[in-house]
Amino acid sequence: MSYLEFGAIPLQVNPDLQEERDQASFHVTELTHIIDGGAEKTQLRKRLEKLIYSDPDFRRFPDVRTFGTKSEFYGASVLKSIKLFQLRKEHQWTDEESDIVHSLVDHGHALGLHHAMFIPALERLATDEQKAKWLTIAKQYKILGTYAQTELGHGTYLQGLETTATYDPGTQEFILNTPTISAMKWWPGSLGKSSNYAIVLATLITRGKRHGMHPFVVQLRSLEDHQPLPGIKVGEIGAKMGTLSTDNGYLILNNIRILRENMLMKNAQVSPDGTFTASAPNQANYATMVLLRVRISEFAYTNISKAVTIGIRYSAVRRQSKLDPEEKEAKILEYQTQQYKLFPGLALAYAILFSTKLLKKKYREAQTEIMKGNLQSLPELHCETSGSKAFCTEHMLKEVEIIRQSCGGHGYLAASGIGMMTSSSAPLVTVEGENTVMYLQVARYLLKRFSNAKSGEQIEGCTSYLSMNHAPYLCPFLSEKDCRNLSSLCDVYRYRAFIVISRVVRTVQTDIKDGLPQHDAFNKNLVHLVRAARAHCYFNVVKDFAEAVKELDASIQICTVLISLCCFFAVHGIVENSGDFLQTQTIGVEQLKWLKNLQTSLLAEIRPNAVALVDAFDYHDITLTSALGSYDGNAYERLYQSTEKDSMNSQEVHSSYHTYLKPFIQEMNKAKL
Ligand SMILES: CCCCCCCCCCCCCCCCC/C=C/C(=O)SCCNC(=O)CCNC(=O)[C@H](O)C(C)(C)COP(=O)(O)OP(=O)(O)OC[C@H]1O[C@@H](n2cnc3c(N)ncnc32)[C@H](O)[C@@H]1OP(=O)(O)O
Ligand SMILES: Cc1cc2nc3c(=O)[nH]c(=O)nc-3n(C[C@H](O)[C@H](O)[C@H](O)COP(=O)(O)OP(=O)(O)OC[C@H]3O[C@@H](n4cnc5c(N)ncnc54)[C@H](O)[C@@H]3O)c2cc1C
Repeated sequence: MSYLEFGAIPLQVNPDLQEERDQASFHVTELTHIIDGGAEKTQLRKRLEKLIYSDPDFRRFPDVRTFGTKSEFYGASVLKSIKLFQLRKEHQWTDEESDIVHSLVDHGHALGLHHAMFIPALERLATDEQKAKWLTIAKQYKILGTYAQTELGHGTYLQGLETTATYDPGTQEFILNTPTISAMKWWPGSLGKSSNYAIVLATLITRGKRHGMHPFVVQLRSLEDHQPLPGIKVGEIGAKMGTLSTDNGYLILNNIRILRENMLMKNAQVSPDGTFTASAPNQANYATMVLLRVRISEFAYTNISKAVTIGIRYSAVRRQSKLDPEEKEAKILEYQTQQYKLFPGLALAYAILFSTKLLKKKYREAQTEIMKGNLQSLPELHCETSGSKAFCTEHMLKEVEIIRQSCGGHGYLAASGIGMMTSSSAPLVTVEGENTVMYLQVARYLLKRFSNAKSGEQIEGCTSYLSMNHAPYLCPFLSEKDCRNLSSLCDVYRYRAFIVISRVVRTVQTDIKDGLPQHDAFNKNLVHLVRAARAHCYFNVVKDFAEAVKELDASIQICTVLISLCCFFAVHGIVENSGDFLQTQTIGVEQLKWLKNLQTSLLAEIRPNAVALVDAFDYHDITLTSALGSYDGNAYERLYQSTEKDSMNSQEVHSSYHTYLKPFIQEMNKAKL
């Protein structure tokens, strides 16, 4: 074959990958059904996949992302939004169907915030009357909106937001203003160029008094020509590390008058004469963020499962160096160190999958009550969603980067798909509540629950272990074999969390007793508080994974492989955080030795099913958009083929040659002569 023909992609699956599939101990489809939530859900996903990928534009979008300019990509991203909205309308997709489609078509699209936040905010923060007005036209795409909360000066501290909405009883209008440079809205997605409406979060002022952050529906651009309305300055904030599909924007409001009815009044009301009444705590207005924290946890699953699919498939077809000098070069997946790079991400994907399935169920139940006005479950829900968002995105980002490195040099190419995943995953630790801040919210809840438990209250929910009558702790691992027991592993995590939490509570209390003001005592212990929150979240994820596996209605083969994976997830977490486990004496040095041995034994145990475990995620090649991780494993041919798509290769000689290089070469050659 001449080198010019190398680009042809073989019709058959790479034999190295086929070999992996042949040795799987379980039926991949059975596991795919579990992941999707049932065979009928898999069928639904496949149906939607077929519909979407029969459209040439949807097949083309990933290439524009990889090889296009920022502006081309934004244009394609607007087209993607429009197509998705049209399809949603035409097929009357439910939210579930729409979510499936979004998980297929590379989440970002220009108007993504319309369904991600604008509509959810209207659903959660508007009165029924307001919903009839705004939600109806938002769902018909007559208006296209976003969620504008963060300002240049404040993202985390919502009480510090400076945008004002001052009520004028004379005209029964609110006047919205951006009083300082730090008050301008900065970051909201879909704001820069795409949306014509926004829910603007502003400090409400009525009768001369400030009443905290409230939501207001504001029209930003003309529905005729998309020009910003008078008094509104809006634009794109500039180039970012990734997430290029979204036009994150800035917004300056100069005496913008909106009707009194444009304040979303489910939780607080301003009457025509300017009287303020609150029917719910101010934190009820944070409801949209709570939802997004659940969805971002799910998104962490999407990212880590895609990344590890690429990493493991590529490692099964890439051969480098010899293990046995008498044999041919080994698949890099054979190296224990490579497994050590990939399998923590694999186990994490399944851990997040099962844990977020449970979180979503709890969210739905709590949200139903909240919508009826029963806010009792809100603090627990806030703790669980904040903790999940922080834990899932923190671990996902760490593992995605390790997996990228596991692909060697080719992992750095855009065509690998994985480099972009690192940059698009990066903001998830910041958006919707920066992770440290989220962990500190968890810690705040833990402290409260701990003192409730101390005063004899029976604690329910995710912190129920704080009120357990803790008998003297005995490490359940009496031999290496015991370390495989999922219940024992959960016990070890539970005690670690309990001890870390109780220690930080004691330290904070002692500092306060010694005369430190409460806020100083807190700040002196913030690092330990985050540690306590992390220990709590780790325990919950391990427990969720272990319980899901225990309750699984599946073949023995699937149960066996998932038990190994869950065991690996828990053991790996102890080894990685062994300082904490040793210091809390939840394990001893002998147990750590066993756990380290078990960790490497489990690598070998998982190895034969590694490809099948990622195949079960069942990503379509277009969804994956990776030359390294495609289903057929023909990585080199796909990499070479991808070079054709690069505009640099559209001409043999680049125009810069004529402008710069040619005169230089001529000059140099002249000088030589
Ligand atoms: C593009 C997608 C297409 C659509 C398809 C759908 C697919 C979706 C997949 C998702 C993919 C992800 C895409 C990425 C999109 C990113 C978009 C990003 C959006 C944003 O970032 S929006 C802005 C987010 N901003 C924040 O999160 C701000 C963080 N700050 C806060 O939340 C709070 O300020 C705070 C929690 C840090 C502090 O709160 P507060 O000021 O009130 O002060 P306190 O700490 O004193 O708290 C007082 C008490 O209130 C409780 N509390 C706090 N928050 C809540 C809450 N949310 N719910 C309930 N209770 C809450 C505290 O615990 C305190 O209670 P206590 O009893 O007094 O202790
Ligand atoms: C890609 C992207 C998309 C976004 N989309 C939107 C959107 O659609 N709508 C919107 O309104 N916003 C959006 N945002 C903004 C986002 O919500 C904020 O960036 C986020 O909430 C963090 O706030 P911050 O940037 O002010 O960080 P900061 O709070 O300034 O954080 C900086 C550092 O300070 C630390 N810190 C801050 N406060 C505390 C504290 N109390 N205790 C301890 N440490 C603290 C943090 O841990 C962090 O290390 C987006 C941001 C990005 C990057």
